[in-house]
Amino acid sequence: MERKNAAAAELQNVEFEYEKGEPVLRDISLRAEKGEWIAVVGESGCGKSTLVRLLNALLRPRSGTVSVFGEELTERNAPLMRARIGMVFQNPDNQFIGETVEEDIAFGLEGLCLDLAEMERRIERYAHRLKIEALLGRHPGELSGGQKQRCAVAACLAMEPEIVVFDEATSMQDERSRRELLEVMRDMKRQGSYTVFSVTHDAAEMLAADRIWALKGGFVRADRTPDAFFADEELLGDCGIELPFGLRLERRLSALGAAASDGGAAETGAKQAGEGGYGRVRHRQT
Ligand SMILES: Nc1ncnc2c1ncn2[C@@H]1O[C@H](COP(=O)(O)OP(=O)(O)OP(=O)(O)O)[C@@H](O)[C@H]1O
Repeated sequence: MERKNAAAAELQNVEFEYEKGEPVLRDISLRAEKGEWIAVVGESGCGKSTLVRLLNALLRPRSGTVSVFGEELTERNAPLMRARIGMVFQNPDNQFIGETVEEDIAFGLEGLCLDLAEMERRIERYAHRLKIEALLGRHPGELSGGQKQRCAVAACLAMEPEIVVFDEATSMQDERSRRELLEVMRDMKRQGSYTVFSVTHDAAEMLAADRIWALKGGFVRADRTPDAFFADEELLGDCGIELPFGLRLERRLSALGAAASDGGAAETGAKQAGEGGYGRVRHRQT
């Protein structure tokens, strides 16, 4: 039975390697509480996607343990636990199976052995939530990138998972689609019924999270709130993240003492943060 105070997900001393040789993840110990939104960040190749794939047993650690809702993931319980964890990937094209969007959502639901009325209710509910009602009869291949990603999210949420992992789900989207998807994520957060992991290079996504797990070279470099994360310039440098323009401007103004006398400009920076106006984080060239 699930322990009352069990973490949504917990990794203890996890080591992972794809092939014998260099470990990709080393001595990872992290814990996410139920209802939290965790942004997983770090330079390309540092192990972010590998880490989230361990959470739904797509990969198994070489040593250490991965537990979900207090249960250690094993080969035996993996299929059952996987049903509680939804994944949305970078490229929605790889996720479609159905000939129409509706069929695609229904296909996932068939595996849950729901009756027809419940399947229809869920399709209607999540199509409405993701604003894709008008797309249900369309072939997924005909849709724009943003529309495809909304359909992929609807198919994932219709399974009613308790944990949702967005693995760079906003990265191939244009600015408008990115903002729309971020709003969906914020809405999920407000509902409080999901634990969310988002692997991201997007500053707005990092700022909207409850906590940031930063990896460097396969190690945990930091586990901080977004405020504490973006306040530490050495840490940002270590993770190859440049301070987004809006925050840089705000800090410069503040350093000049302008924040107090010119509330307007400082306010603009803060407002941009709320609206996701900082855009993508630029990683330093190494
Ligand atoms: N299937 C695989 N087989 C062998 N090596 C892999 C495999 N997948 C990833 N790797 C390697 O493992 C390391 C971590 O990859 P991972 O995809 O987890 O990084 P990431 O931080 O998500 O990168 P990005 O931000 O570029 O997506 C990289 O060196 C990568 O080349």
